[in-house]
Amino acid sequence: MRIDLITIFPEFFSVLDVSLLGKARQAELVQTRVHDLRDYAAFKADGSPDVHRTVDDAPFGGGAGMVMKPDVWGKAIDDVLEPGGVLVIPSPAGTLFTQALAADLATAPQLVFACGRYEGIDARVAEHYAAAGHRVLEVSLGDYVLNGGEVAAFAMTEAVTRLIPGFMGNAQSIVEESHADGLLEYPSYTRPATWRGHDVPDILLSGHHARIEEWRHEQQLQRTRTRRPDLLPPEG
Ligand SMILES: NC(=O)c1ccno1
Repeated sequence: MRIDLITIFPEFFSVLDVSLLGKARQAELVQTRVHDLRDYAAFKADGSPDVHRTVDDAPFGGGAGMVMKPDVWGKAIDDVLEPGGVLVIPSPAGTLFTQALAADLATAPQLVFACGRYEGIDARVAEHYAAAGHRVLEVSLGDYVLNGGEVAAFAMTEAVTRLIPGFMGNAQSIVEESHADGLLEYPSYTRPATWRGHDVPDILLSGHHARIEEWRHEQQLQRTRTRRPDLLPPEG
């Protein structure tokens, strides 16, 4: 898989070299490239040089803040997005990012993350590439607003790449984790068996694997009911 990240803060993604993703990149499972949006702002729409490499402008219709320019984004995305690639635009106005979507995106040949800042990217950019036949997703991590798309793009990159076959050393760990089966994962324990007066549940010391699996599933259901009832199927 190829992952391209377009941003006005390319240094933000230097963390990709130290995260788990670094190993995958070395293993050639994932190729990542970071692009500075300002490299595509050297000339104005009329072709004259733009020494300030401007990437934003005032919003039509008024309102606070600035909007990122479609012509600059168009040059950058034209240069990066390949046939079959998915354009992902992190946005608080997007559809919710889920483990299911992460698994879906893990099968794509390329992801291009367009990391907006200010009040976001001119809406015609998403419209243009969707009309050109590309899969375009505006995606949110949750119901809160970040200062830009970079944090969300990094989180999605990690959630997606760890699902690529061969990325995680122990493939079983992916199967048993939260949201893999639609439920929150069960609580985990390790040595010592007693810690500050707190004991590990006896069932986990029993060696009875069938009962342990049963207990773990019940813990998943109990946690999901308590913490995320929205994940449970409707009654009936
Ligand atoms: N909630 C989000 O994913 C987001 C992305 C950019 N700003 O907020």
